[in-house]
Amino acid sequence: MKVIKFGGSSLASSQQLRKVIEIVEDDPTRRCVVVSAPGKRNPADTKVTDLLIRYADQVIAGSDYTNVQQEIIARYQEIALGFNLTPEEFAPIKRAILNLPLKKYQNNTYLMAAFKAHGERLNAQLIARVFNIVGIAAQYLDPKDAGMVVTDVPDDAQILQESYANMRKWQNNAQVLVVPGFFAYNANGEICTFSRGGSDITGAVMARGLNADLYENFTDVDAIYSVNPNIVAHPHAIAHMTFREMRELSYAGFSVFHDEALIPAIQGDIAVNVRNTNHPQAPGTIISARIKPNKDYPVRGITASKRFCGLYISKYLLNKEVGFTRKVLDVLYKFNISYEHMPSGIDDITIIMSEDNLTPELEQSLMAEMQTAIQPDEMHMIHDYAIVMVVGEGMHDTIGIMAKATKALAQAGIRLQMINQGASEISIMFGVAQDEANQAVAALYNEFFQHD
Ligand SMILES: Nc1ncnc2c1ncn2[C@@H]1O[C@H](COP(=O)(O)OP(=O)(O)O)[C@@H](O)[C@H]1O
Ligand SMILES: N[C@@H](CC(=O)OP(=O)(O)O)C(=O)O
Repeated sequence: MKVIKFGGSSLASSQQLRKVIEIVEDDPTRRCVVVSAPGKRNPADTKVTDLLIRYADQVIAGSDYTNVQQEIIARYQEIALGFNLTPEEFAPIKRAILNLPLKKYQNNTYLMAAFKAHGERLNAQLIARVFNIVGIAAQYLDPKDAGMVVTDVPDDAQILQESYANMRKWQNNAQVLVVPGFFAYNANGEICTFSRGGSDITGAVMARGLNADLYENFTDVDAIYSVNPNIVAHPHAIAHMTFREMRELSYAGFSVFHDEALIPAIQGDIAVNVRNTNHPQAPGTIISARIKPNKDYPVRGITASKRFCGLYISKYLLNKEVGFTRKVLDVLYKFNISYEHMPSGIDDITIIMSEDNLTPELEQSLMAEMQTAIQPDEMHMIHDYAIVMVVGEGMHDTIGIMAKATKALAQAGIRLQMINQGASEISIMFGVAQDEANQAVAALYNEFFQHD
């Protein structure tokens, strides 16, 4: 059996939902459908999740929220009307949107999570009803009834392992399951969402829990490309890639598939097939544990991420000071900050972390504490920082990749602030200025992919 997930772009309107119905009807082994909230109908449009965030912000601020409430209702109404739902059938969805501010929440973080989650929850309920209308035997399955339990972090939850055993009982369900993506419940039964884009995670969790043969992830591109198609026009499409390659690439910018969604797929050894709802005949990209190496393309993908900053610390004889790194990590631990990478030299070290971790106040306190703990000769935060990654399993066995990459970057006039090769030897990372990141990606793409 297959678990299939449809992203917001595939569910943005009744017209899009018709394509989804055809895809579900086309293959009887597609037994579990995970859905996102309605996404953008055009580039200028707003995702329902973002409307719900605005709605929650206005409720928290005590301001007038009637306009955004109506805008959200209208998004679902268009889909309902497209399939001739009666006003009585649509009433529970409308009521749920209107009643969101009346419910009790532990605090505003839980309120925000519950508002956001309703984008997927109401869409799944509506879609299950639409499936019934068009003749697909389907039922809505709430994450609570599915047995999905997550950590108590309302906006960045992680799945708890016990969920998988709970989910087994849905394996051979007579009806197609329609499951809302993006959220589940903590042990107290409160709604917690995954991080943004997290419906991909729900799809992977369901695929593992139901022991699926394949996880199909339907989006709005024909394949995963070797570079983000918004940076290089008509890039090389990837037919097949490994979990490790995709994890490195999605973590650093391939937003087409959530990096955390790969973990359940890896644990369950379930291949992922990324495909296009608007062009379902295209085979898409398969992500799996192992693939045959392709000597022509040792590099699988190139990406850049601008969501990082770097704390540069320099201290003479740092290499001889026992416990130096421990002190640095102790300070980060005290501020509850995780780091992403830590390239070091004999007298200096850069701690690369996510910008999302830091507010200006937090940064100031962190620097003050670091100053006291390690007494550096020099220390500063680099905000103008981007990471460019070159990723490929084939790089390990190919001589000269680094030389080619640095030559291409030098010819494009890119100044390198840092170079780091992952211990697994499947990725090389370059630190560059943010405004040079896209140019760096394009230069590397030309070097590694423009020879055919
Ligand atoms: N390497 C890549 N290959 C394909 N698409 C990419 C890549 N990097 C970024 N993207 C972007 O990811 C988008 C699809 O992801 P997303 O917007 O989250 O879709 P959905 O709404 O279906 O979940 C594409 O339209 C494309 O702009
Ligand atoms: N709707 C949520 C979760 C999600 O995964 O959406 P999408 O599949 O449209 O990226 C978000 O916007 O973050």
